[in-house]
Amino acid sequence: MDLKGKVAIVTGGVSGYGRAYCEELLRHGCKVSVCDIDSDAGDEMVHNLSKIAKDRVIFCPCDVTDYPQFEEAFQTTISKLGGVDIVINNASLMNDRLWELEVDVNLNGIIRGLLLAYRFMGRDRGGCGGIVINAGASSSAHPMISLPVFTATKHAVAALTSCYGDKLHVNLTGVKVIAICPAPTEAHLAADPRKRLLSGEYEQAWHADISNTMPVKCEYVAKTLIDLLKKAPSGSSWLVENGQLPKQMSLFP
Ligand SMILES: NC(=O)C1=CN([C@@H]2O[C@H](COP(=O)(O)OP(=O)(O)OC[C@H]3O[C@@H](n4cnc5c(N)ncnc54)[C@H](O)[C@@H]3O)[C@@H](O)[C@H]2O)C=CC1
Ligand SMILES: CC/C=C\C[C@H](O)[C@H](O)/C=C/C=C/C=C\C=C\C(=O)C/C=C\CCC(=O)O
Repeated sequence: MDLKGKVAIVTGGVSGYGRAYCEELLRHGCKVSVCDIDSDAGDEMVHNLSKIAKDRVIFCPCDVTDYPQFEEAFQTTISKLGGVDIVINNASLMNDRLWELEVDVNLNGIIRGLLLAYRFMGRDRGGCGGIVINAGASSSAHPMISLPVFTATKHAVAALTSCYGDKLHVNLTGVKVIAICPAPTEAHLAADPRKRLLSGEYEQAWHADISNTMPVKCEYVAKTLIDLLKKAPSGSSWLVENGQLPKQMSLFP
């Protein structure tokens, strides 16, 4: 896919990987709709980015657990940026103490984003097709014993990607579906796990889960996103580790 002039929606676009994705997509000539629950930070980010990407970046308030608001973000993007070609379903929560919300953001939020992508981009619905990238994690394939619900959501994202990425759906809709599954950042490895684990008994398991895990830099993952957009086959999930070529995950051997 030639990225110049393409319109991308990035959920959870205000910080971390999402922010790096927005900046990298702008560098490659895309128009970007930054969609996030944090409106103050979103407005400030877009104000700053507008200085270098005038008329190519907007902010849309968007809680991925709220279907009508998510739908409005698509409609605003289309009316202000002229269409939508790429959806990066990136917003996520890692907190098994809030497990119902975690499932609603990490899995249902991605399903909402996919269904909206089909509605606005699907060739069977009068659209032009496009690409959806879903946010998995290294834990999509390597279980984190200390975070069973988080791991389940990320595993489900890879399974969803594999099914919706199949040629049955791609032939119908013209929408490719791919998952990006990064290793953790330094900040996440260093953060206090106690607020995220369902039991204090799991703390040792957390340290075992992350032992020998090398942190990855947001900028590196963002560059890999561009490669995946250009080359990855639909239905594939890719483990991204720092400085290494992405490795295709085998979910259903
Ligand atoms: N940071 C890490 O170590 C890793 C992150 N990932 C995945 O990468 C993606 C991004 O992670 P990070 O950059 O760490 O996130 P982050 O915590 O830096 O940013 C998450 C963003 O999502 C937004 N957000 C939260 N709930 C939302 C909702 N309901 N609707 C819309 N936006 C919402 C937040 O306001 C924030 O801007 C996630 O899917 C995460 O699981 C995967 C592996 C490792
Ligand atoms: C190369 C990797 C191989 C193995 C890795 C380990 O086995 C295991 O998978 C370790 C995973 C560690 C993951 C750590 C952090 C993940 C963080 C996120 O996905 C962040 C999620 C949401 C962001 C919002 C929030 O902080 O709640």
